[in-house]
Amino acid sequence: MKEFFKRYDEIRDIKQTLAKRDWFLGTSGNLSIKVNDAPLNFLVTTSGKDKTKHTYDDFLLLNEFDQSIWDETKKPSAESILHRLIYLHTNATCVLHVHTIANNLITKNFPVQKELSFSGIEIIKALGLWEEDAEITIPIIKNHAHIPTLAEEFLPHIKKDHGAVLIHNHGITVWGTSAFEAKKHLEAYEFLFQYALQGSLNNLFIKN
Ligand SMILES: CSC[C@@H](O)[C@@H](O)C(=O)COP(=O)(O)O
Ligand SMILES: [Zn+2]
Repeated sequence: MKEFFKRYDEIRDIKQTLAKRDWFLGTSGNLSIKVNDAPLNFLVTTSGKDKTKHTYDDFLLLNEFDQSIWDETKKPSAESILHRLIYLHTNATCVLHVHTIANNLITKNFPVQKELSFSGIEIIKALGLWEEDAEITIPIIKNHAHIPTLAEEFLPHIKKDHGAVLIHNHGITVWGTSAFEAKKHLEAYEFLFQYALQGSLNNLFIKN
C-alpha cells in the first residue's frame, strides 16, 4: 500500500509541475505510473479533465486490460492503450504525453520527414547519451483519430525501457524507468524542439 501512495505522489507532483508550465492546455495530455508489475496495475489520468486542477478523481487505477479497478464510473484517458502497451513491452514505470506548440510545430514536415535527429547539443546528455558526437532520433507517426490504429502504428517504436514518439500535429509520448527519468527526458526533448524552432526563426530573421 505504501508503494501505491509513493507512486501516486510522484505522478501527482509531475502533473502539478507540468500544469504550471501550461503543458496541458485544453485538457490535453495524459500521464501514468506503474504501481504493480504482475498483474499489471497502473495509475492513469482520467479522460478529459482540466489537468491544472487537482481533485480526487484525477487518476484511475487500471489493470492489464485497461479496465478501471476501483471506479468504473469514470473514463480513463483515451490514450491509455498506448500507456498499457509501453508497460507490457518494456520495464518502463512512467509514461508522459503532452501537447506543446513546439512538439506540434516540429512535426510540420511529416510525412516527408518520418523522424527527427539531433546532435551536438549538451542537453542530449539528459537522455543518457554522454558521447561528444551522440545523436538522438525520434520517430514521427501519423495522428490517427482511431486510437487502436494509432496504437498499431505506435507499437513498433516501443523498443527500449525509455523512449519517445512524436505524433504529427498532436504531441509527444515519452517513457522511462522512473517518473524522474521520464520527466527529465520529456524536458530534454522539449528543449531540443524549442532550440530547433527558435534557431530556424533566427536564421530567417537575423542577418549577420
Ligand atoms: C483535448 S486533447 C485531445 C485528446 O484527444 C488527447 O490527445 C489527449 O491528449 C487527452 O485525452 P485524455 O482522454 O484526456 O487523456
Ligand atoms: Zn494527446
